[in-house]
Amino acid sequence: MTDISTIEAALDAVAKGRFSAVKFSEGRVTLVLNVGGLDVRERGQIEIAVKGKLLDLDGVAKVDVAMTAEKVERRLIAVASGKGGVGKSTLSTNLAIAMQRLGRKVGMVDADIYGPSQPRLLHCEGKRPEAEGKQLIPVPNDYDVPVLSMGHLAKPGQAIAWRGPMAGKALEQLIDAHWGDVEELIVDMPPGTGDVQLSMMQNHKPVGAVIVSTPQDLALMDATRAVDLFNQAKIPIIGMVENMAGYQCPHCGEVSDPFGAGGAEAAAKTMGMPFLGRIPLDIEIRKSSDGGTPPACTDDVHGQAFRDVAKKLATWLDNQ
Ligand SMILES: Nc1ncnc2c1ncn2[C@@H]1O[C@H](COP(=O)(O)OP(=O)(O)OP(=O)(O)O)[C@@H](O)[C@H]1O
Repeated sequence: MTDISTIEAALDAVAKGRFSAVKFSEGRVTLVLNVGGLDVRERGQIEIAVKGKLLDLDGVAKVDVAMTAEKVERRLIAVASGKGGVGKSTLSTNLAIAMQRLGRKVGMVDADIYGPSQPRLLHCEGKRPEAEGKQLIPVPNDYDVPVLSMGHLAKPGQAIAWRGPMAGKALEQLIDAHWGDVEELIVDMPPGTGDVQLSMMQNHKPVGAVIVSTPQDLALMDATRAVDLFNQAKIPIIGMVENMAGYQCPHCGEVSDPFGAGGAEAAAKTMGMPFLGRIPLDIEIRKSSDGGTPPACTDDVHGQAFRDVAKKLATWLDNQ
């Protein structure tokens, strides 16, 4: 004979941990289903599964499901540099994957709308995001780091030549998307310190910024400008990462420093901000990241370098 415990056992099979307030009377089951973090399609699927399972039970003729969704508190972390080409996107991808591997719910916004690279780095090029009403649904990938990028909306190879306000609007769409249960959103910022960057900061108030620089003086001067911009917008700097430091010759093993060494650490010290770590210049980092298999998904030495930075970022976030 069907009773509440049979019904709850059936619900465990299709909606474990998501149902509450189950009642059963005169052939009618009512329950509350927590659909927080699920998109419209997944909500539909779980509702169908629940109804199908319960209507199979003896004596159940009707099932009423009330759906609720708890609001997820989401924090934005900006990854920025003063100039292009210093490895901001590479760091963003690897940081996001390393954070995900630390057990965090991480998403990625490719705010570099003029030169999007996240679809390639996260190996989901050519996929188009679906929409739920006016909201975009982030694109899933093998790394469990849902992502939205203009690269998913523009045609492959199409040049994106927008003026400021349009670019700003596009960025809004990416950030205000249906992020589900994502709690931490890494924002791969466009290079430079212009209007798009400033209005993004004012509208969305990232909790903090990670600044990436190569060790040479010129890049560091640009990094200082990026730091100024965040200071103006009163967004805390989480710290500085030195990228492309120390090149190890694959033949003789000798380490050389094509862009200098320790510059970013010294600059961080001068500016009174934490130093988050150093990523070596290594062709394997370029090959694997650009090939859509970023080193952060491995435990090798490069993966470890990104993981160390991710741990410091996670500690900073946990102490807020
Ligand atoms: N540590 C590294 N070792 C070797 N190659 C690297 C390293 N970091 C980044 N690269 C390579 O340098 C190139 C530029 O990196 P990336 O696109 O991440 O820079 P960026 O600062 O985001 O540039 P942009 O602002 O133009 O988008 C890429 O081909 C990337 O693979």
